[in-house]
Amino acid sequence: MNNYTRYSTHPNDVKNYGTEELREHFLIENLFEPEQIKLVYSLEDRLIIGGIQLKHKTLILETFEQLKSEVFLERREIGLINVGKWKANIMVDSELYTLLPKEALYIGRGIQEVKFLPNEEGETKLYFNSAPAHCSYPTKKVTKEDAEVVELGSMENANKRTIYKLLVNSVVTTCQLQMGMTELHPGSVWNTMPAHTHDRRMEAYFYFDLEEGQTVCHFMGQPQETRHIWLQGEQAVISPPWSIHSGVGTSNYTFIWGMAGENLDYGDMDSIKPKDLK
Ligand SMILES: O=C(O)C(=O)C[C@H](O)C(=O)CO
Ligand SMILES: [Zn+2]
Repeated sequence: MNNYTRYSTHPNDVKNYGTEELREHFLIENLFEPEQIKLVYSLEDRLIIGGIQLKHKTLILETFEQLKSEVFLERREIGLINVGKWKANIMVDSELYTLLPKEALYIGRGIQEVKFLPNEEGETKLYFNSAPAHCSYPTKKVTKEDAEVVELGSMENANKRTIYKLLVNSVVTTCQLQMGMTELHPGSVWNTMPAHTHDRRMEAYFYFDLEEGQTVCHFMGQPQETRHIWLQGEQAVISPPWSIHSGVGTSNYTFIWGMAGENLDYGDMDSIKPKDLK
């Protein structure tokens, strides 16, 4: 396992960040490495953001120094989404779960061992978020059919997209983790526009399904003091609670959003009119 810490930031400091500092504090460039579990421990609501890639080896989700725990899920819950092209086999204690591409798995606090097993189809790639948990809820697999689905935007505004609320409180019981996936329709490039903030929750975005050679520009910052970060497919970005999180691609793409914090209310957002952004 490979892990790094990211500290939380003050909006007044972030105003003075140049490109390099913005990327250093918020962008997560290399989440995937063959036969490895990589993760970033963010001090924004202590969300862990990680990637798992394997083809031949069995990988175990192990605890690490910062957690000071016997096992990874001693005081945590985790949500995993298959972002690869093939199925993913996950052993949760002694129960085997198989996720097809874009399916999700919630695993609650107290599980002793989570193992990722190679499969005959091809390489496994999973993205995950993990948050501190105050109690234990059952493990649950969630497919796109099980999700709460919301259609947003229009072709005219280049923001037509389908939101799959996968690991949210209407679908699965969690302590604070909420995760889902948004697919931009062909020809649409803007996500989360009109933009919003939610001071009660931080958020992390993971962009994928981006055609070779295309790119995404992610917008962050306070609504009247925005900044941007250019990123490639399979990269993630941390959004503090005070920040907008929106993006525009040079083509359509899919992204995973994950949140942790004060409440489980997806609709609790302070919306910002596009004309008020600065
Ligand atoms: O495209 C969107 O709009 C989103 O997917 C928004 C995220 O779900 C979000 O920011 C939730 O707070
Ligand atoms: Zn949001």
